[in-house]
Amino acid sequence: MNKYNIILGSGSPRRYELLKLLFNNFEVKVSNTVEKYSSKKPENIVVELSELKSNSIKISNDKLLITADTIVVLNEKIIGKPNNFEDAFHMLKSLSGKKHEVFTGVTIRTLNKKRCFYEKTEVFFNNLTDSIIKFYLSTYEPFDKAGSYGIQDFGAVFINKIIGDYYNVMGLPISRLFFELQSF
Ligand SMILES: Cc1cn([C@H]2C[C@H](O)[C@@H](COP(=O)(O)OP(=O)(O)OP(=O)(O)O)O2)c(=O)[nH]c1=O
Repeated sequence: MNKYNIILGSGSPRRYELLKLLFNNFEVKVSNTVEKYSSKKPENIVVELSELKSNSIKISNDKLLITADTIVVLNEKIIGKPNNFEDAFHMLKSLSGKKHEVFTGVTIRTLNKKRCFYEKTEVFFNNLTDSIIKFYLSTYEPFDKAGSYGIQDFGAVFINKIIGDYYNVMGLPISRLFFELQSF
């Protein structure tokens, strides 16, 4: 792994922050691909989308590219990023008091090798009042986040417990990524 220069293929500030925990220096390249998928199961969707993002970014032979995709799933229904305040409000109302799952798919790729994997974290929400949801949305504006919440910001108060990797919810399962890179 050390013989490669790392590229993070993401415009997500959270992914940048998380990869900084593993590497001091890396490049960032944003993939502007349209997130279309044919898979049915969430674990396959996030892998397919992370691979789609990866394939849309050109790399030279000294580079190792890391891309990812995160979705929230409630009762087998995919909850992406909200379109607006109203959409975000209804998303959080639907997550209130229930368990949902967060899947993040990751693709690591060099010119002659590619590996994809995913991680799942179960997230249990407290019961949320309309006023706390409205306060959160108007103060933190989590409209760039799947599920309309950030576990890493005030959204933390919504969470009763998680089963699985915290960083996976934020957008990059860094522990799994580290060990996959070691054996890549
Ligand atoms: C559930 C959750 C998601 N998120 C964010 C992570 C991702 O940035 C975003 C999921 O959208 P993605 O489509 O996975 O990623 P992105 O569009 O932000 O960036 P890129 O495609 O360039 O990599 O939601 C949090 O920051 N905290 C959370 O708790």
